[in-house]
Amino acid sequence: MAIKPRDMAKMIDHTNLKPTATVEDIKKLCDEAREYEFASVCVNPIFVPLASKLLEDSSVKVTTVVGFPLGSTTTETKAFETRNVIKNGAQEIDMVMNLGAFKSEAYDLVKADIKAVVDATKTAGVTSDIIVKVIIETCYLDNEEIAKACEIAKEAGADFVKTSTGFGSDGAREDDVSLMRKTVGREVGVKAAGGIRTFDKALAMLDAGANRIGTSSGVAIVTGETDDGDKEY
Ligand SMILES: O=C[C@H](O)COP(=O)(O)O
Repeated sequence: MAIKPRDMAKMIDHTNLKPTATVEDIKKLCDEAREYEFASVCVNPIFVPLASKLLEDSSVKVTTVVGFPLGSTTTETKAFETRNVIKNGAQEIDMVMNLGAFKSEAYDLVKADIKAVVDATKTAGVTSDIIVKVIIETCYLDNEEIAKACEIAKEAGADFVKTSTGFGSDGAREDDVSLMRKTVGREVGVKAAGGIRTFDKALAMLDAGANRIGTSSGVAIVTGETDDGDKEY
């Protein structure tokens, strides 16, 4: 049976990670998430307490980001940030891989960095399972590197691999999503994010193997409209 725009809401992280996002913007994001029943809202760490309070009696989860958007903070910082956002109510963590270490072929370090975040979710003092997604920023990787990054994330215990931050030189591409799915198999999720503005593009990502969509155009997607967004791609 063909998926309809409204049915896609439960697979969408309704996102506002803009550096200039205001309290009013986040309240609006949370209202929309309730109305359309998105999987989660994805907000910067400073807004986790607010989003968590606004959504406490709803099915919408709170996703936030760690080491965002460059992935270049230290492992200790990422681990602290993870515990801190969970204390504030985050239920899903989208962390950025250490891209500099990856490009230096320091794969043990990359894996330890991810594992530290996974471990931090288990020592944050909450009993519920916290989802960890690893953003590998595909626009900076060739196919071999995409597959390698996905293998490392899976070995480190990540729940999802995610294409993009939305702040790199390009966003989600179908062929990358397809390679990511092929690499991680069915036990690990694949989140496509960055530049997904229409229902058709979101559908193409699901067809390529994604099972979660990150987008700042969630309302346009589930209402079948087009949002031009504010990005070059
Ligand atoms: O993590 C999600 C991305 O920031 C969303 O990117 P977007 O603003 O291009 O939809």
